[in-house]
Amino acid sequence: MKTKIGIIGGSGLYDIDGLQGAAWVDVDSPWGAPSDAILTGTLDGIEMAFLPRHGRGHVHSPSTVPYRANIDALKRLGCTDVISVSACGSFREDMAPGDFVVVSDFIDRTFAREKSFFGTGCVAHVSVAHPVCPRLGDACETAGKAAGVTVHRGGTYLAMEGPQFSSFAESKLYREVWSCDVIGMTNMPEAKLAREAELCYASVAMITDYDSWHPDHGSVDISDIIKTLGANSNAAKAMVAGLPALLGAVREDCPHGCDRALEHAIMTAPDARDPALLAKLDAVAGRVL
Ligand SMILES: CSC[C@H]1O[C@H](OP(=O)(O)O)[C@H](O)[C@@H]1O
Ligand SMILES: Nc1ncnc2[nH]cnc12
Repeated sequence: MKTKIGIIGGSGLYDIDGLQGAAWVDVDSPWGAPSDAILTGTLDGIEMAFLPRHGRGHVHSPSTVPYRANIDALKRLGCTDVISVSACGSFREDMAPGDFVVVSDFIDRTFAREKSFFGTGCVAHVSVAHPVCPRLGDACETAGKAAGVTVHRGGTYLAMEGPQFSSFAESKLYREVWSCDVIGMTNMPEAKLAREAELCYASVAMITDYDSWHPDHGSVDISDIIKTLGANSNAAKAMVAGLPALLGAVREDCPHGCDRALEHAIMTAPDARDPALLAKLDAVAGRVL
């Protein structure tokens, strides 16, 4: 299979540099309109598709990002791999603003979002025990380091609903009791949906602040975050530029099985399935339907 790398850019990252044949294309999805058009082109001969999660101009809030349409649109475009780049707060002294964390796990505290492509008329249960693809994580770690960034390999990302930042008590709970490493508002349900769509997914969390637990940093201040976002997004662009050479033109079957997540996941009997829902699942689950 030919590699096609999807990038979802978070706060501060609304395009990527250096694409040959760059064009913003509108992708129709049965799950609604994606956050924006998708920037397509090639980098080092490999097809790329970049989607700004909040839309150009930062239109969508973390709760209203159309996560299902975004993942469906990337799958529909033929992406094999999806790398999410996000701003986040840090719960660790040694994970400082400007550093990148290649996320290894999530705690999902979001509650006001559609979290699955499946439902009444076609029920499926995929595993998200290991929600990110280590093969993609390796590439992000290597490309981030090559771009001169301090990269931490592994960390648990607390996904909160937002849009307000955490209280002091929440920040201490996530840090001291739940042992989370970083916090953001967008990687869930994105990671779950990518798994349902059989897309390899990795998340690079770019630290902008120490959330609100740190005695020397006080509460989260959006103006401080915005100052850090600029440098972080330049570093993210440099990291993205290194990914095609690392991932290569040919995408073998994922050794971790991300691309076969639906193999035994669908519970609904074939004759009990809802044809309208099946039609919407054409890109995401067509392989097994
Ligand atoms: C700009 S601060 C809060 C905002 O930033 C993060 O966005 P993203 O994950 O898309 O980079 C965070 O999750 C909030 O949405
Ligand atoms: N402290 C924080 N909490 C949630 N989302 C964030 N995005 C950037 N910093 C954040």
